Amino acid sequence: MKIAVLPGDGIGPEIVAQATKVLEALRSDGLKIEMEHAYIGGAGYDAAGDPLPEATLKLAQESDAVLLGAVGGYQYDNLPRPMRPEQGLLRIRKGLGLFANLRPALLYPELASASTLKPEVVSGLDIMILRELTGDIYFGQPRGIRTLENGERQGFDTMHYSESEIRRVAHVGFQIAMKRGKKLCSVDKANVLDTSMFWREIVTEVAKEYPQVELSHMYVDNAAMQLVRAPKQFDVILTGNIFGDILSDEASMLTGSIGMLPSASLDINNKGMYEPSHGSAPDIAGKDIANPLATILSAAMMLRYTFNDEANATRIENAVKRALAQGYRTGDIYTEGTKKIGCNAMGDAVVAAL
Ligand SMILES: NC(=O)c1ccc[n+]([C@@H]2O[C@H](COP(=O)([O-])OP(=O)(O)OC[C@H]3O[C@@H](n4cnc5c(N)ncnc54)[C@H](O)[C@@H]3O)[C@@H](O)[C@H]2O)c1
Ligand SMILES: CC(C)[C@H](C(=O)O)[C@@H](O)C(=O)O
Ligand SMILES: [Mg+2]
Repeated sequence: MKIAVLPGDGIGPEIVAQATKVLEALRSDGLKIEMEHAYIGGAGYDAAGDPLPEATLKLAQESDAVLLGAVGGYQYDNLPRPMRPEQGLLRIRKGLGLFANLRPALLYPELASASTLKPEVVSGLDIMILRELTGDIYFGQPRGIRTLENGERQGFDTMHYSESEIRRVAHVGFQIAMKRGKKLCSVDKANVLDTSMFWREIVTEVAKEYPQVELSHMYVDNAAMQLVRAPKQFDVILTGNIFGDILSDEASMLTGSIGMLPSASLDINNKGMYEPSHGSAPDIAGKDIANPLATILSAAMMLRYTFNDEANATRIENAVKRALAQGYRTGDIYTEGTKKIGCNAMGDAVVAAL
């Protein structure tokens, strides 16, 4: 099994090094994988003048799975849009057909006191956010900056979802719900947006094929509020690209930190790219203080979803639990009485726990 490893920018190389260390440890214990590194994002722009160099896309296409760190950095903020690091990420998602983005918000009991919510509100939290990843306002055309008749300039983007895009991600959502608590909440803005009215119509239609799953609908503003009021009411949240981007960052804080939220981005055959939900965190890059657990847990998702290796996936997750139970914490999840360690040391702690 071949894994394309794309560390990217900022803390990307630091956190990915911890995840590959964990995978290496499993390899020395019999896991049959090979890993090849390539540039993406700002690193791709610096090395090849393109945030998604051709060689990187080719490697990703030829590999069985992709492990990605994060992209982006202040030094790229003034580049024209096609050259910006984030475009490399969007292009690889689109290029590999990764329409289903799974972002599990799971509270490890050891981190209950690191959550921004009261322990009784979050204990046992286990939500799966399913974010559509290759459509919506992210990819809609036309877009740009234009000059109106009155001479004023206007920025514009286009939101749209086609029926097939909604259907395929809805099916994934219901199938995930079938394997979990059989509850799916579809989040939209159908009181205002045509795209959302259509989204709701199609999701309701697809639901008929899954009578065992209880479907509910919620407006995104209410969902944002409910997530911090009573998050355990949710099992699977199905939503579009932009709402899912925002709600998953919000949900991450229920688990203690954005550094705890892994993700899997899957195509129709469960081939996928695995990356933490957070970004390149330029404010803490190069300091060995980033939390690598979201990336390590993303590697576990890779073993589960693409390689069907539940045993090794669980092994990684148990090792993370053990490291937390031993009291190890990076700064973002540190609470009094625990042991603050760096990014690299956290990777070592997980490997030791394996
Ligand atoms: N998937 C991705 O590659 C991805 C995702 C989000 C943002 N970005 C990019 O990252 C750059 C920075 O964006 P941002 O600051 O809005 O979001 P960010 O997620 O990078 O950081 C937000 C805050 O969370 C902290 N943080 C993030 N990950 C952490 C970790 N593992 N451990 C400890 N703290 C962590 C950061 O220090 C920062 O204070 C931008 O260029 C943005 O476009 C990339
Ligand atoms: C960097 C950006 C393009 C990306 C997104 O919006 O999808 C990020 O925020 C994420 O959540 O993966
Ligand atoms: Mg995001």
